Amino acid sequence: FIYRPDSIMFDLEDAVSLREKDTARILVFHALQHPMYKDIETVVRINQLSTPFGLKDLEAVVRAGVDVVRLPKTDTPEDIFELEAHIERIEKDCGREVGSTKVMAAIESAIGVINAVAIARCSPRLIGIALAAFDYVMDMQTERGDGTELFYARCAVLHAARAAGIDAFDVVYSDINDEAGFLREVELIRKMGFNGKSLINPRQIELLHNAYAPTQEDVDYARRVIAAAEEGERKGLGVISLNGKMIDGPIINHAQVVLERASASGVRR
Ligand SMILES: CC(C)(COP(=O)(O)OP(=O)(O)OC[C@H]1O[C@@H](n2cnc3c(N)ncnc32)[C@H](O)[C@@H]1OP(=O)(O)O)[C@@H](O)C(=O)NCCC(=O)NCCSC(=O)C[C@@](O)(CC(=O)O)C(=O)O
Ligand SMILES: [Mg+2]
Repeated sequence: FIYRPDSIMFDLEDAVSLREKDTARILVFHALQHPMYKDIETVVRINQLSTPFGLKDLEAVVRAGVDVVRLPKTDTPEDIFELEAHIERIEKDCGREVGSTKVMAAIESAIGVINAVAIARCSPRLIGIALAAFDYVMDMQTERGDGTELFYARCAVLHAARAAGIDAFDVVYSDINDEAGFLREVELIRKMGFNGKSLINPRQIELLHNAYAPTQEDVDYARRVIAAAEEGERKGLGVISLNGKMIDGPIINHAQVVLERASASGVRR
């Protein structure tokens, strides 16, 4: 909370050793019900349903009121169909509003990337899809590097999310001491259009928020665009010019997004 994350993700999958799976699930079950987490979005990465832990995780976290279930290693829409059938049953069973538990699919394989559009569009519960790099590069028989290895997957996941009207989240950056490398990666994914990134350490939160915040220059320009658009509206003009640049619908929409981002996260330092 001190670090002001957008949401908090509890991991029951690969960050938890096999011996600790039950203990971790019980801890998360209780944590989710603590008043401390009432005003922040909670996400739990459960184990795959094909493991002995996945269904137990799901039973616990849906009953405890989690906002979003993150399904790791999502390869096909059928993985999501299976998940949502269980979620609906559990919601009914525990008196939660049906549909209130949202889902995020993590794509971690070549087949997941190939199926990204079908996955992203397969359920109204999906709020976003996330690329998970470490399992993906293993599947692709390569390794994490400068991002070349993720080029196709990032483009595919991003287009799938946009086609489905949901959010796209980029990979975790594992070297928490490499601030410059993290910021280089954030700059790339921000320019590509990702909504954000999965983070593994509190030190990365402020860096990410700052990089996504618009600059003062962007905000000033967006205000001038909105003012010019309002003036054009009063004069009944469809297209207007601001310092020789054409201003029309998409430019005005972009200016509104910049101002919304500035009011949500301030101005870049
Ligand atoms: C990396 C490190 C060990 C470094 O530890 P260090 O101790 O050196 O860190 P420090 O900075 O010194 O900690 C300063 C203070 O912050 C506290 N603190 C640290 N981390 C915190 C945190 N996450 N949440 C809250 N608090 C935290 C710490 O307790 C301390 O508190 P205090 O003592 O009070 O000062 C640690 O961060 C960590 O374990 N991170 C989570 C790792 C994780 O989640 N892995 C699973 C997801 S990836 C994956 O599975 C791959 C994937 O599946 C991805 C996909 O699916 O996307 C794929 O395939 O690619
Ligand atoms: Mg993984």
